[in-house]
Amino acid sequence: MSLIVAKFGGTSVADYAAMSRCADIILANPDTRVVVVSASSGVTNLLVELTQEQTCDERRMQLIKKIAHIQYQILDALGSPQEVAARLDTVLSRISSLSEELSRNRNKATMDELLAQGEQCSSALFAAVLREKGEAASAFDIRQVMRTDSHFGRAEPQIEQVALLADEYLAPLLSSQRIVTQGFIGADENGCTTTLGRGGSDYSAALLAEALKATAVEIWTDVAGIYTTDPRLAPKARPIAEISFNEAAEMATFGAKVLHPATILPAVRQKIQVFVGSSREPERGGTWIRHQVEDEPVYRAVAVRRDQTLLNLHSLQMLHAQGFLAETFATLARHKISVDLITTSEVNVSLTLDKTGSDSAGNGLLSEALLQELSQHCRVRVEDDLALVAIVGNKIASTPGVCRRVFEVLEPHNVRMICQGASPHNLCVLVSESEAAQVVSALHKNLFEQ
Ligand SMILES: Nc1ncnc2c1ncn2[C@@H]1O[C@H](COP(=O)(O)OP(=O)(O)O)[C@@H](O)[C@H]1O
Ligand SMILES: N[C@@H](CC(=O)OP(=O)(O)O)C(=O)O
Repeated sequence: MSLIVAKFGGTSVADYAAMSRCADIILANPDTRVVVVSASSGVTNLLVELTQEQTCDERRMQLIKKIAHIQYQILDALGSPQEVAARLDTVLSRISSLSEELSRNRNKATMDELLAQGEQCSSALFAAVLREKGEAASAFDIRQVMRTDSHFGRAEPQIEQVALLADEYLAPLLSSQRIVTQGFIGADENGCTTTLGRGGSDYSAALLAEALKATAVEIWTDVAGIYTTDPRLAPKARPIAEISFNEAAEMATFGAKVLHPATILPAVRQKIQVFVGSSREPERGGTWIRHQVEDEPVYRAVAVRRDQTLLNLHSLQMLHAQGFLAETFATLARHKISVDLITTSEVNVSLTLDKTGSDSAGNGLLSEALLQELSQHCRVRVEDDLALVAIVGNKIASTPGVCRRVFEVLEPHNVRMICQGASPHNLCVLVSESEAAQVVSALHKNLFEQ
């Protein structure tokens, strides 16, 4: 039996008109049984602000009002069905009490509980939009199924548990109705709400597809697929019809916001194909991400990831010695930091860390405790305001002329760090944040617009 899991991002569920368009996409395919939604556009940002320490009482009231306004507008357009209105009232008063609780006692568990409320609203409203169109549909609380560890703000799903719970609680519902559920959120073994990190709804959809052995995952967003670069940076960027799992994973990892980096993992594990398309213009088609593709060009796309931090570690102990890197990585691992790029010399190691990979509430990665620990065995220098630009493609490391072409374009810019060769699928350069847009546009012009 074919089963499709469709995910709709924030802009796709921003208001009633957007939700209604998405509902039509779902209704056009009887195999789309599971619908994963993000919070309505802007709501998670408002909730993040509510979790911040510096937010005063007056601002908290304003933020709650703004969230209520976005959600009640959708409810009004639906004709305010009683059960949905009651649900929304409950969620909004929960937002209010959780934010009050946080202002007295800041803790990560309450933050996640608060951040999860955006998806509670959108899923209840979206299920009602489907019902309004005459379809059997209900909202399902994914916390029954999406079991994670207790790393609040950036929880790790427990894949086997998720599969067992999906089989027990979710699968039996699918034959009689469409299920609308929340992306981004889960619960630990104690039932405490967790979040998977910003942008995590794509990952939720792929995890559910894996758990339910679905045939495909559809990611419906505000662009008609994955483009050769972010169309906001290069107006001549073109949609890519078909791309391999490897290339898509590199693109997501290196910042193509259209896909959360972890999304591809479950799809790769189970060879589930992923479609990315525009919920505003579904007729334009989109991108298929597949295990095998016909065309594997050297240059596929340019991605950019902002908010990079470079950590420079200097130690004379490194000279002709062993174990320095092991010690450094053990320290980073204890602080749950994953390193992206790395270059070394005799007495220096440079590592890039991704601040966009901070937790759902936007807490940074580089804690004082970590810096102090590292300082015990080396001199630490931190550089901020950097961006990672990645050329993604195939056989990059074994195709002559790639570097010449890329560095010709980069000539007027200061390249802070270069990484190439570990993967055949990318060549990365670290540049200053202020030059990133220019670098992307120049690379795109040279590699894709000639
Ligand atoms: N290579 C790319 N192809 C398409 N979109 C991209 C790419 N890189 C970045 N983007 C950006 O990703 C955005 C969609 O991601 P996002 O805003 O997270 O969507 P959603 O809210 O639907 O999850 C697009 O509007 C686009 O500007
Ligand atoms: N609402 C969450 C989860 C998410 O994935 O959103 P979106 O699909 O709009 O990127 C966030 O803003 O991070």
